[in-house]
Amino acid sequence: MELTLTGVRTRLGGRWVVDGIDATPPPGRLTGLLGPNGAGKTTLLRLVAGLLVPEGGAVLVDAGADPGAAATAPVPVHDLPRRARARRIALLEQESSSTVPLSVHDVVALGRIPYRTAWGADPDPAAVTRALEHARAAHLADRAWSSLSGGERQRVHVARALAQEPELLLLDEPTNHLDVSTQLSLLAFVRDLGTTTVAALHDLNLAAAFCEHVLVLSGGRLAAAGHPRDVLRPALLSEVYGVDCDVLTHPRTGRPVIAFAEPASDPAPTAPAPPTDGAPA
Ligand SMILES: Nc1ncnc2c1ncn2[C@@H]1O[C@H](COP(=O)(O)OP(=O)(O)OP(=O)(O)O)[C@@H](O)[C@H]1O
Repeated sequence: MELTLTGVRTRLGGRWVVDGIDATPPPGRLTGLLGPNGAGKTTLLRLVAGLLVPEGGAVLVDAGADPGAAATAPVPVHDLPRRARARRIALLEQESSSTVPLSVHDVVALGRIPYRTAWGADPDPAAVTRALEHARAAHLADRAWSSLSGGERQRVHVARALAQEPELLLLDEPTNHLDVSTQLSLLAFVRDLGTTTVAALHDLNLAAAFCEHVLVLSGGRLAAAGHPRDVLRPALLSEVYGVDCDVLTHPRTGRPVIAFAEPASDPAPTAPAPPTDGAPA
């Protein structure tokens, strides 16, 4: 899906938390949405998903192959008919603590709702199994959702988004709770999907390793955008995150690897006074 953000801004609680974002994530590729806590990543993902309507600017997507669409020019995402939007865009939000009495298979099948016929049938029921396999969650299919661990739930959330078979995949911290092997396989899988994907990530090394493009937010504004190799430089990371780091080159992939330095420590505590009661020191 073609996605363009022009001057997108919105307020929450009377404050501009997304403030004039211009961006064009490359179609069919994985874009990392980076930035410190509170930078506006989740809010921007909700704007791109059409769940929030921007107060200024626009989130534009191509009109799609919908035969009912008269125009071929890009359209504001929130103007897409609800069902078309649900088929074309999937948003994986940060983990919810829901305790719904559903099986894992049923939770993933929720992603198929936009495709169901008037009689409630899914024209491609195998999509659920495929999505569970891709998210490495097939072995959980018959488990009760409420009995899963944090990492297992995250895999099932990912499977639900994949079952939607969207043209635009929006992932809010998709690697949360996942072990390192599952983090790597998930991002490799998403990168190779060929679907336009925007993923909010806190792990800068994962972003550096897997993203084709990164958008770095700071205080609701776009601090930098481009290929990780061009963007994830020590000066930018110091400015945005306040960290001291070196950026090395991965010996096998040529991708950036960020090596963080310890923050400057407080003055060393004064040494304890020597014992005065004759006890051995
Ligand atoms: N409903 C709300 N009302 C008021 N302020 C809000 C609301 N939701 C979010 N905010 C504020 O908007 C700012 C951006 O929040 P957002 O969740 O988009 O940041 P984020 O980059 O996703 O953060 P994190 O990395 O911590 O998840 C924060 O300062 C947050 O406190």
